[in-house]
Order: sequence, then C-alpha cells, then structure tokens
Amino acid sequence: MTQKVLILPGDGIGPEITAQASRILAACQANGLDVEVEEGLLGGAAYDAHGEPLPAETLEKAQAARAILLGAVGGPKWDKLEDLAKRPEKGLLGVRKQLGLFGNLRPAITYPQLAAASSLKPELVAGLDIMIVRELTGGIYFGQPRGIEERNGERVGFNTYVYSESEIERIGRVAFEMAQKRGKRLCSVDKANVLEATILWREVMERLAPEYPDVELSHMYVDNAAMQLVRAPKQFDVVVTGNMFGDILSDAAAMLTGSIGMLPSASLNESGQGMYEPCHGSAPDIAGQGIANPLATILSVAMMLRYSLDAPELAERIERAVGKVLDEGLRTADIAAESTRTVSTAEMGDAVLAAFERV
Ligand SMILES: NC(=O)c1ccc[n+]([C@@H]2O[C@H](COP(=O)([O-])OP(=O)(O)OC[C@H]3O[C@@H](n4cnc5c(N)ncnc54)[C@H](O)[C@@H]3O)[C@@H](O)[C@H]2O)c1
Ligand SMILES: CC(C)[C@H](C(=O)O)[C@@H](O)C(=O)O
Ligand SMILES: [Mg+2]
Repeated sequence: MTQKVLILPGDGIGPEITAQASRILAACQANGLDVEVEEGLLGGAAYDAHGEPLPAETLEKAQAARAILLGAVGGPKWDKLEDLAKRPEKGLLGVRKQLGLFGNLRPAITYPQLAAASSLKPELVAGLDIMIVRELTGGIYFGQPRGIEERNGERVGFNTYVYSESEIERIGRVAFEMAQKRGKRLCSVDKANVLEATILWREVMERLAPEYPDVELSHMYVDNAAMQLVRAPKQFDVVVTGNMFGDILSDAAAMLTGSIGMLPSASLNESGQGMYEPCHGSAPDIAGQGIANPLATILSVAMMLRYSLDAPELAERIERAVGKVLDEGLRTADIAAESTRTVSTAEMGDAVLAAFERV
C-alpha cells in the first residue's frame, strides 16, 4: 500500500537541507519505495502565510502521513512575537504532542572519517555510537500550570515539571528494548537528588529492569552525565532521559560527532508513525548561504526508512553513501579540515546521491 510522506521544510536553513534530503527520498522511490510525497508549512513560514505556526491543514496532512520529514523551525524574525502560542517552535511542539510522538531517538555516531572534526580528542570519540532516548511529549515542556503573571508587585515566570508513571514506563520500555538490540547497557539520567518527578522516574526504571534481565541498568544525575559525555563518552550505550535533559544532552553529544549538522533523529508514537528531523535548529546565522550541512537531514531519511517505512536496505544504502562521500574527503564548512574539500549544501547532496547509486 502506498504510504504518505509529508515534508515540512520550515525556516532558516530548513528549506536548503530538506531540498537535498528530498532528492535522496526521490532516489529511493526510483528504487522501489512506494510512497507519495507532499509538502506543508510549519513554523515561521506557516505563521507568515496563515498567522499560525501549525495551520489546521498542516496538522491534517501530518496526521494522514506515515512519516514526516522536518527541516527546522524558528528564527529571529519571530522571536519577538508576544503571543507564545504563535512562535514557530510551538508549531513543532504541537505536531509532536498531537501525534503523540513520545519516543525520540537521537543517535550520536562518530564516523571514523570525522573523529578529528570533533572538538574532543580523536581517541575519545573515534568509534562512538550512543543512542539517546528522549521523552518528547511530557515533562517541563508541557506541564501545567505554566505562565508569567504578576505576584506581589513583580512578574513571576513558572513551569511545572511533571511525569506520570505511565509516561515514564512507555519511554522506559522503548529504551530497554533499544538496549536489548544494541550493547545491552542502559543509563537512565535524572536529577533524583532534588526533583520529585525524577525520583518517580528512577523508581519506574528500577521496576521495569527485572523484565529485561539481559540489560544492565544504571542511573546518573544529569549534571554528572553532561560531564561524563565530554570526559569519556564511549562509556555510554543507550541513555534514557526526560524531555528537557534530553534536549540539552543531545546537543552536547552532537559535538562528539564533529558537528550538530551530523545528528539525525526520529520521533515515534506507539503505531510507528514518526517525524524525522535533524537535531539542530534553523541556523539563522548561515541561512541563505548554501553552506549548511545536509547530512543530519539525509540521515534522518535513513531513520524514516528504517523505523516507519520498513525499508532497512534503503536506509543502509543511504548510510553507506554518506560514509563513502566522507571517505572521498567532501566536507561542508562545519566539518571541514585541512586535507578535505569544502563543498556547499547542494554539492554535498549531489555527492550523496551519486554515491547512493553506486553503493
Ligand atoms: N527542531 C528544530 O526545529 C529546532 C531545533 C533547535 C533550535 N531551533 C530553533 O532554531 C533557531 C536557532 O537556534 P540556535 O541558534 O540555538 O541553534 P541552531 O542549531 O540553529 O544553531 C546552532 C549553531 O550550529 C550551527 N548549525 C546548526 N545546524 C547546522 C548545519 N546543518 N550545518 C552547519 N551548521 C549548523 C549554526 O550555524 C549555529 O552556529 C531558534 O529559533 C531555535 O528555536 C529549532
Ligand atoms: C525548537 C525546540 C522546541 C526543540 C526542543 O527543545 O525540543 C529543539 O531544540 C530540538 O532539540 O528539537
Ligand atoms: Mg534542541
């Protein structure tokens, strides 16, 4: 049966990087992938056209799609919008919430060719392969009450950090199952020395552990985890954590791979419907220059093929093509080194496409 894929280019570098990823998706179609691809508006682009960061039409298209490919949303143009509900980021959070995409997979893999591009010593990151499993539809991002209000003559901003047992359990199961398929080690990251929501988090992870006897569960406070990620990152296999800690730790993990432009992601619900996006943002500082790294978005297409479209061979082919292009010494500016050839976003797309036909 033909499945639907929705592409949401978004803002800033979003349209530049999704243009390259779309070409790879088209190559997959030419190689037998049975999907129907359409585009939609999200974020600032949607606000400019319709006054809403997540128009009803986009939400309907997203609900009808098996998989969504997102570029990135946001930028200085919309940062001053007083109504928080109109900000581009709210559009993205809305898709995640409305589709119930609670399971966010953020793999940080250091390609051997890029070990020297990391800001860490090459021997610390060469061969790195971590999977961060981030809870994506709960925690402090969505807790109520929230707001900014006047109290005792001054304004007070407040948010609520809340997790229910069932929310913790379902992301815990995703992480334990992921660990079973990988190195069988799971580190749960929390702040259980201070925050009740994460005391419960730790309890639920402990309760699940006996059901996965082949997985070794450990716990780490988030401040230590941030430190350990840059001290000795290869100690980790699968990391499971809440929404905000996962946001922060995945950006830190990105630098281990050489650049945030290398980190793809999948956000899944219980039925395998998913949104796929690079972990980085709309990079307003380089938007429009044609120099952004499209590899995180191209690798997100590979994740889409693996997790939502049941086409693992095509996924592997894309990943091999990316490896090949890196072997050939092609680099966008963010991962460039002395001995490499610096290319534009489109040239990198051309090269991956050509390699895809060869591998
Ligand atoms: N998923 C998303 O849509 C998403 C994620 C993060 C941030 N944002 C939004 O993006 C905007 C900018 O945020 P920010 O500056 O904090 O983070 P950012 O990730 O956009 O940029 C951080 C730095 O990384 C660089 N960078 C990011 N992606 C790159 C790529 N593919 N190739 C080369 N360099 C790249 C940027 O040039 C910048 O110097 C904000 O509006 C933010 O809310 C969106
Ligand atoms: C843009 C923002 C809402 C988003 C988040 O915080 O989840 C981003 O930083 C990410 O990592 O996908
Ligand atoms: Mg982030």
